Amino acid sequence: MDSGKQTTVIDSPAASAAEAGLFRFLPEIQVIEILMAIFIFVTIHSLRQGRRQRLVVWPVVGMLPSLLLGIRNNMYEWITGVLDGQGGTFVFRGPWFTNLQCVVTADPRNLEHLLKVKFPNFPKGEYFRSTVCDLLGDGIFSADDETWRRQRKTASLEFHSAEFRSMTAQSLVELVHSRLLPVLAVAEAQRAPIDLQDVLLRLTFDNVCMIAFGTDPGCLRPGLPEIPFAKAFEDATEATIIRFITPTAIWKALRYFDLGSERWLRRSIAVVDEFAYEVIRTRREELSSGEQTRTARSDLLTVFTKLRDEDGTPYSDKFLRDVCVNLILAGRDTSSVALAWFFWLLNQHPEVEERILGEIRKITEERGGDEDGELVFKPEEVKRMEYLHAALSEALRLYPSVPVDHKEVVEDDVFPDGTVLKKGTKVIYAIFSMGRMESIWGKDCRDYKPERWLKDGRFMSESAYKFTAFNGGPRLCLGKDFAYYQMKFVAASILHRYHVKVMENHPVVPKMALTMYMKYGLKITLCARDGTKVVGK
Ligand code: HEM
Repeated sequence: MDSGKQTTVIDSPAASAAEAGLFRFLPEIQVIEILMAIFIFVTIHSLRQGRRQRLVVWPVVGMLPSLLLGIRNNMYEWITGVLDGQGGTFVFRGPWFTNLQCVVTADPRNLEHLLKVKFPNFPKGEYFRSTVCDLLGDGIFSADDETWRRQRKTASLEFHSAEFRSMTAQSLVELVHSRLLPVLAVAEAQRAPIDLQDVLLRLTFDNVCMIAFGTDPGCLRPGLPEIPFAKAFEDATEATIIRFITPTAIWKALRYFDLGSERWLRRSIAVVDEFAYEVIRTRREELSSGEQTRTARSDLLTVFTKLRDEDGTPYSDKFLRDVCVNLILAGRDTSSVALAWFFWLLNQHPEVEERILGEIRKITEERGGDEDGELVFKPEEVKRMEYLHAALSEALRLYPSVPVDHKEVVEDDVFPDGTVLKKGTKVIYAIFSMGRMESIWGKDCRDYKPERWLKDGRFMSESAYKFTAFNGGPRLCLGKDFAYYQMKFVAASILHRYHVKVMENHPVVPKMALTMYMKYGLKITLCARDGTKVVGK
């Protein structure tokens, strides 16, 4: 069904009746009654047909009313329902004269075409870049073509280097054992409920800042202080998202006059920039004074500061700022929200928790136990946690940290499922919906079953075009391996010491944002496991 067809239904009977001169012979009141009857008929017909296909296209406003209704309930479920009814792909028609028209797909064949086979034909695009430019500049997240390729190559070399792995593993041990576990120990001792999502967000923010800038902002310090840089970063991200749901001319006018969300954005970015440029300045000084040989840093800022561009000149402060800000955005909340959904699922599946504990117990027993409760998991032990790996992947399948993603079409194209794509079309790929499609995962697609990832007890990965939580093709998430390591280390360190109980009647629903936060956080209480002495108690 499309808006064109419905408009014709509304227009044509009235128009032809008028042409036949029928209205000239009817009293005005009857004309109004006839028009009302036609309107009611068309509305009921649209709603009936729409309910069947989960798609109603209204004249002028297109599918906007259904979308707004969907947003009020759960937009991701609404999209999933529509995709189910439409065989995996549909064209979203927004109101006339807006830029809200796009193709939405959850078909793995289309995903492979989009992310790998025809990769150059589906960049992030100018619309995305111009919307996020103030916060992200030319960083890896928003860039395309050569600017993206250059950053990807350097960052990729760094992410796979031994120094980087050891730096990230070390900083994680420090954060978990001297910050996270003491915070949890206090909450347990006081029997006080805490928002686990907030605590995890603080942990990954500190962690990714150490990776990007080589500095620790201290969000997870005792008392959980509000850190201006972290707060400004969060505000800047939220204010940027508002641009996506505001007509371009309006947000540009707000920016010009420095009003509303644009004023908020400008002020937040100023705080982010102040922090970033100060770190860059001190790092340049440190490097030029030769101090780096003593500190041997391997954070991304240090790596890029030492590099030269193709003309042999050092990168500008602005470019270094963009590199770091983009990395922070990429790694700041993706693993923490995934962990929050994982702990919530565990709460409903004690049998899964039991199996994870069995796996951890086996590792601790091989070490000869954990007498003092201070056990720190070693990288090779984390690697051996295959069931935990499966349980986290299963949580990401059902609650992917990035629920929808998008691309723009450069040249006319056709998807493998036959959908025609015109140049300039926006394509949304519905990662959340893909995890809930019977056609992809079978009849039990909505069940939480880590076993579906295991073969003979070993974790088996899935095609990136079927399990798209980490994207796929040349823009596959650069932090995927690190994210798994981080999530497994944190989950095992908590589960080894505590049973995490979600508070009764605590509402758990996704927030409509670029990342799949829990709207009201995750309120939990902790119960120390028998036989483990708890750090900081
Ligand atoms: C559970 C955790 C994570 C998930 C589910 C995840 C998912 C994703 C997704 C879907 C993208 C593609 C985004 C897009 O192009 O629009 C992406 C890109 C990226 N991710 Fe992750 N991510 C996670 C953790 C991390 C971490 C911890 C880091 C870094 C420390 C990281 C670094 C990156 C980078 C640099 C990119 C950009 C890659 C490119 O465009 O070439 N990610 N990630």
